[in-house]
Amino acid sequence: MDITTSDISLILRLILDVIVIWALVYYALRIVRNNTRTIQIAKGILFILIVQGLSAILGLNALNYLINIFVNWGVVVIMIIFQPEIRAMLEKFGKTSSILGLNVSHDEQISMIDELVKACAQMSKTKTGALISIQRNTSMEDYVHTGIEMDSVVSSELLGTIFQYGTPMHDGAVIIIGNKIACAAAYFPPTTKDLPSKYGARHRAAVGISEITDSITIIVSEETGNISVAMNGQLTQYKAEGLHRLLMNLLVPDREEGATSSLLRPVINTAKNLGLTRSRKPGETKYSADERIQPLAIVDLRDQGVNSHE
Ligand SMILES: Nc1ncnc2c1ncn2[C@@H]1O[C@H](COP(=O)(O)OP(=O)(O)OP(=O)(O)O)[C@@H](O)[C@H]1O
Repeated sequence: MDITTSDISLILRLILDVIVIWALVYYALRIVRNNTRTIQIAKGILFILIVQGLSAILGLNALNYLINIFVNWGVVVIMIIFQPEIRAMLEKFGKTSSILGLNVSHDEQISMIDELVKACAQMSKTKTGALISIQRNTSMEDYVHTGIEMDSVVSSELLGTIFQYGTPMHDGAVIIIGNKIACAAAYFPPTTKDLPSKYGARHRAAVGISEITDSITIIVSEETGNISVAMNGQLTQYKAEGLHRLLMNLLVPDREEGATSSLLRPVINTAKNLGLTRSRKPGETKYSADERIQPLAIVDLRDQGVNSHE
């Protein structure tokens, strides 16, 4: 059987089609998974689709008619409900350099982590209250605008100065984007969760922002000097070394991964899950998400989502 150029072009277009759909579904699922609000909405949509299917199968015409109207308008409703997420995604696509992961080099990212952890360790010793959020995939531009905008490379001295008690910018949060402080004195919407009473407004704000974005938010308690991290609505305590390992794990990709465009990331991640990437040489170590952060002890109310790690 002869394979013509038009056959090859058809196959290539089919593969491209599948990759694009794959990437869209992957990013949609990531948005849903990272946000408790979107999980609820996704469950609601799934329920409506199931009811639509059942009403069609069982011949419940009136119900089917109503649900069809609802589903047809659903696209508009989803656009309105997910407006912040859609905007964040489009903003991200607009910033080509951030898609390619070229805006911050591997070394700059490590230096940012070193400086940040040094500042947190110092502020923990002096019991200086601090709230610092690191942007990841969800844009935090809206929150940057609530504070005093800056554009300064992260340094322990600068962070220490910002949070020094009594200075005009010490109230509120610092937002880090890439290796730069994007703003100080930002306001975060506090969580509505029932946190233990020993956690005040700073911790509430940290948990709040971690519920609506995929950011990593570090809190240094003014009262105890404890360092905690809020992620995905969970609060976990760390020592400085544990914080360093966590940030390295989450923010510094392997050199080979860092060089890969995030557009191909869904394909590569799926290939990895299917075991299609090269097998590791004997003796070669590779840390998975939490292997390097060994739990020290669970010290607080589990059902409130407060853990303690080294
Ligand atoms: N919504 C918010 N967004 C950003 N920062 C906030 C917010 N709410 C409070 N803060 C910061 O937290 C400070 C007050 O912290 P508070 O003592 O109430 O919290 P806490 O969780 O008990 O922390 P600590 O252990 O440091 O006392 C404020 O001065 C302000 O800097």
